[in-house]
Amino acid sequence: MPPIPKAELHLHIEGTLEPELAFALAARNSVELPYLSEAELRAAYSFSDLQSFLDLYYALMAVLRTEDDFADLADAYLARARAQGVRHAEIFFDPQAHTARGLEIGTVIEGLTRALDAAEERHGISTRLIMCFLRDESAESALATFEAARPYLDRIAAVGLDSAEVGNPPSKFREVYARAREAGLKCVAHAGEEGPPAYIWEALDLLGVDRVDHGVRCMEDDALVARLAAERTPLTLCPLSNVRLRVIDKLADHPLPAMLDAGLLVTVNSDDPAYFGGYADDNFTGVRDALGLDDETLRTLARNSFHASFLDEETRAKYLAEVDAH
Ligand SMILES: Nc1ncnc2[nH]cnc12
Ligand SMILES: [Zn+2]
Repeated sequence: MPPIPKAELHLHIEGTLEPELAFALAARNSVELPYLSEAELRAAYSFSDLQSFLDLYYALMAVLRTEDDFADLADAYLARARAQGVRHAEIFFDPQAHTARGLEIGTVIEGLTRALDAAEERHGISTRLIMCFLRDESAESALATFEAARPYLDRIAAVGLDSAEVGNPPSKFREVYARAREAGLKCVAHAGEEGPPAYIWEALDLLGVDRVDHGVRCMEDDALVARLAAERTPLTLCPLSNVRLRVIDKLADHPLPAMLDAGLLVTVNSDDPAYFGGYADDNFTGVRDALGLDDETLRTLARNSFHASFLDEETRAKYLAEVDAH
């Protein structure tokens, strides 16, 4: 049976950098990596929390230098995603992680959009691009990044917020989100991964987000769960990521079933699949096996992914029919 059709809504393109491609790009760009082999690099993928992952994630980005590098990275992801049943992908990128290394934001956006523009024809996947601000950088840096991206806003569907969560609440980014909304962009934000439920409230009330990325810690706050359920605010869960970053101990402990029972519009996604041991369908089969989810629940999760997407209604209906026919 082929994998169920699904949308991937929480995917950092830099988190799809597999060791093989990292070494190939390092050679192409004469960048020296502090690892002797792909196996040695993979052995370093043992994380104690979000920060320990981010340290390696940002370090490895040194191999990404040219438009071609970003195009190759995105194309490699899209090929893997299609093999996992992904029909639509809304893809994060972290411009500040690249401009801080001296790259032009245009190099990043042109490279990524070259691969994304070809995705429908090459891989049968529709795409959107989501520009994330690094929340451990300043509000001024986020604003400057948004202004640098203005010439490219026709390629960008939404803004997002990622990186080290605790101590960097959504309230810090009120102004840049207001500017993004004014420019007609959708808004999402990581909230309630390591940070408290209060950060989810802030993302809703102060940033006006259309979706919450992760949001697992909403389960600590009944009033928040009631609000998210009543407003049908989507949550983009990343189960394998949660285990690797020790947000939960093991997949069998994941609150996903309780979240469904609470009426939340939850979706299953892969976050940084090269680092966390699985792409989109690996996350689906992971929760199916660990939590004993039946076929109807998996279909609900697949349908949710399209309902929670930023697709136009006609394309959404086409994909939902594919789920029903699966
Ligand atoms: N899981 C995650 N949380 C916050 N920032 C990230 N950047 C890449 N992956 C992330
Ligand atoms: Zn993420």
